[in-house]
Amino acid sequence: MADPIIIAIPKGRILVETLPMLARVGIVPEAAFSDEDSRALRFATNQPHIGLIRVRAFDVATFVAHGAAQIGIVGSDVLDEFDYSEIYAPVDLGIGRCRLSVAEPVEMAAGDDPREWSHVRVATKYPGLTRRHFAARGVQAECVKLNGAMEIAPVLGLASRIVDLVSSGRTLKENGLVEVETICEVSARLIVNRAAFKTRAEEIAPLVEAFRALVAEEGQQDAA
Ligand SMILES: Nc1ncnc2c1ncn2[C@@H]1O[C@H](COP(=O)(O)OP(=O)(O)OP(=O)(O)O)[C@@H](O)[C@H]1O
Ligand SMILES: O=P(O)(O)OC[C@H]1O[C@H](OP(=O)(O)OP(=O)(O)O)[C@H](O)[C@@H]1O
Repeated sequence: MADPIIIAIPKGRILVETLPMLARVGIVPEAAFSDEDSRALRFATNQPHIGLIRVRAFDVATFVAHGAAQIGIVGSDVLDEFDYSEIYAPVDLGIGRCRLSVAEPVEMAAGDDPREWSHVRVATKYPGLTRRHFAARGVQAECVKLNGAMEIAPVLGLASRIVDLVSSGRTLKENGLVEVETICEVSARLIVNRAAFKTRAEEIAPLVEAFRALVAEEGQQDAA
């Protein structure tokens, strides 16, 4: 029998929104998948030819790009940061909605005009996206790479500004920061390894179509 199709799912906040979508396309993981205490990384589903792995958000893209997982669910922030040529992203799932923004301390923003910047130093998990965003208008971005808790960087003098994901704005507010510029809107995408999409089309194409149909159905419900 052929190896199962592996779907890579990110731990963290997208996971919660992903489970109902998986169920609606007929994929139900074994119970341990939703158990925060479980140390397992690979899980069976109700479909013998489909397995799941639960990995960090940035690693979902790495597993799929290298063909170690054939399918994944990942934020467009991660795809835009790395721009993997081996990844095909056919469906915007409409979950994990947020935006990538530049933020700075409230006091600094009062007398600041982003149009006058020629050089910025920012703390971010997204140095690639940040440099490209600023380079497009001739601003040189010096990036300090962090993997989390960017919001603490300005007050401790690590970098005067940050580039991070924002949704409700609560994290910025509680750390004395304000958004001064949006870099891009973010939502989660279904991704597929391009080579696997060709060689295992009979298994993968129906799954992609099931997700596409689900999103279209939800769009119609929203519009009604
Ligand atoms: N505030 C948010 N609102 C909506 N979606 C978000 C938000 N923050 C992150 N996301 C989305 O969820 C993905 C995973 O983010 P999350 O914060 O759960 O991971 P993380 O804790 O930073 O990851 P890791 O611990 O694996 O490095 C992001 O890549 C983004 O697409
Ligand atoms: O605008 P808000 O609604 O406050 O959301 C923004 C926060 O959400 C994300 O972090 P998350 O809480 O996922 O955890 P992390 O810091 O571990 O990445 C992001 O990195 C911000 O810190």
